[in-house]
Amino acid sequence: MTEKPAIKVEKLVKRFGANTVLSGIDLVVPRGQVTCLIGPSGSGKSTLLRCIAFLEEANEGLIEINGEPLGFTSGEYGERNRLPAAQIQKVRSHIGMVFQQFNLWPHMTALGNVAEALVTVRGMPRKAAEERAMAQLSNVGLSARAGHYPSELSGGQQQRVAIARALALDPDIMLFDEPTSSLDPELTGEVLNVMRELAQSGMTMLVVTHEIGFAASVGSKIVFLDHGEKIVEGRPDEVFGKPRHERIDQFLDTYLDRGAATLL
Ligand SMILES: Nc1ncnc2c1ncn2[C@@H]1O[C@H](COP(=O)(O)OP(=O)(O)OP(=O)(O)O)[C@@H](O)[C@H]1O
Repeated sequence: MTEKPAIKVEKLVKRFGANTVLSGIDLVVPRGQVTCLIGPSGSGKSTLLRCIAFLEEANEGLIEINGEPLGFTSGEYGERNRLPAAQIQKVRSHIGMVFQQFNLWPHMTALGNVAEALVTVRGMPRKAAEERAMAQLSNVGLSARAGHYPSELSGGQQQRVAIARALALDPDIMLFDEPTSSLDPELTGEVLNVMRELAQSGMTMLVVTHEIGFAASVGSKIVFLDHGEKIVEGRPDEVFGKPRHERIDQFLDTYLDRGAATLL
């Protein structure tokens, strides 16, 4: 029997009022690999990620997480596939998410931020939570900063705390929504390095990014969205190599980043 993918999305439709933002997306995220979602601003990348994490509810289509179908309210799959909220919550607990804005609690130290998630979400006793939090901070190279507040940390360090916080909850899928967009180039590099190591450890990752160099070197699969549609999908060499899809060419002209210049 073939292994179920970590994430499977079929014919996903998301509308905001009259605006159809995702018009029937199919996506498979294989286990233990990095899938990168790229595309112009407003193409629907974040919305797709947020639908997969159930931060937004899609209008139609199907999402499966680890083979568990989480259905939607209308369309071909119908109401019958919709799971009760508690079960959705259970499936969601396998997913860790990191956002563009780090979303740390400002009144808590780095250690406090990571430990608090374990206490509130997992019900772990504070002492055990702090031990685990310390180990996670060490994994992202921040043990020396554990006692610092977010305002005392660089943006790159804050994002690494946010990654440690997500990883502390022991997810088997990590979603990243433009995790380096608000960082300058040097700090971007340190966050991408942490993500690269996570990828090497075999974590299943779905990453929305404008860092084409990262996508090309770490991604197993690149998915290019434009105007809410999947235009191209394939290995980095297929998507970025020549001859290239015309819309990829246009996109690269606009978004080509430092890493990409040497890679492509
Ligand atoms: N909560 C919302 N309400 C209404 N429209 C929304 C909402 N969220 C997103 N949109 C619209 O959906 C479209 C896709 O937005 P989305 O953020 O998914 O794009 P994106 O590809 O991630 O863009 P970027 O690279 O700029 O982050 C945009 O037109 C946006 O204005």
